[in-house]
Amino acid sequence: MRQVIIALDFPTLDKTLQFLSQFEQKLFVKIGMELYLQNGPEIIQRVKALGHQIFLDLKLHDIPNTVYGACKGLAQFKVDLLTVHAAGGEKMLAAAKQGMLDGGSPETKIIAITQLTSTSQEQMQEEQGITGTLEQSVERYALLAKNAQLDGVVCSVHEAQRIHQLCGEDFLTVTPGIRREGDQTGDQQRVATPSLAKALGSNYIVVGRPISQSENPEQAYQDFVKNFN
Ligand SMILES: O=C(O)c1cc(=O)[nH]c(=O)n1[C@@H]1O[C@H](COP(=O)(O)O)[C@@H](O)[C@H]1O
Repeated sequence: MRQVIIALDFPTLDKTLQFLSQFEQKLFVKIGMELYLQNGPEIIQRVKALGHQIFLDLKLHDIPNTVYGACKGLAQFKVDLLTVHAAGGEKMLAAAKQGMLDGGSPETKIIAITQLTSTSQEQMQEEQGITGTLEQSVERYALLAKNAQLDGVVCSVHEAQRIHQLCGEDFLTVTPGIRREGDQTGDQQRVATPSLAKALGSNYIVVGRPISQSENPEQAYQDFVKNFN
């Protein structure tokens, strides 16, 4: 299964609706911190009502009991994907899953963030004090997520193949940091093209600025779809 997810990194509901109005088809969209924290849960309902699939990217990271409660509450929105940070540990990851189940949304897939695509190996070693390679750290986090019965991970395209080998083909890889040749990378460190994402077995690519900042977002979106599918 392969799908392009568009990151709705906008500050307001108005800007979001204006952006979405340029598309005729139903999309898979990501509501992240910028949009959710300024507009609250209503934003989920408004975007969902338009028929789009929702990836709620809140990157939860707290003690297991708190994450359990958050996920139990978020279950009411029946989103398709939700993120939590693998760095919270296996107990926290399992608590997230349990919260979602107890809240009544077994269909919501919980995905663990491994190493952000804006992190380089050098930065990881120096700032997080993690020795070993970036790939090893991502693999370790993926195994934690797998052991906690989560549905997959967020990683860069460069780690997707290895994660499927380790955790199985059904274990989802959601990969941001996607750029076409010539696109600006911005703050992303571990980038890849949509064609490489396809070749390395990524399940979902997450694309923000190359679509949202484009003069013709619909055409840019089609470009990503064509090269990934
Ligand atoms: O969880 C995410 O979606 C995420 C994880 C990660 O490691 N890297 C990453 O870029 N993202 C998100 O993916 C999107 C990428 O946006 P662009 O860099 O504009 O394409 C942003 O909304 C990020 O929040």
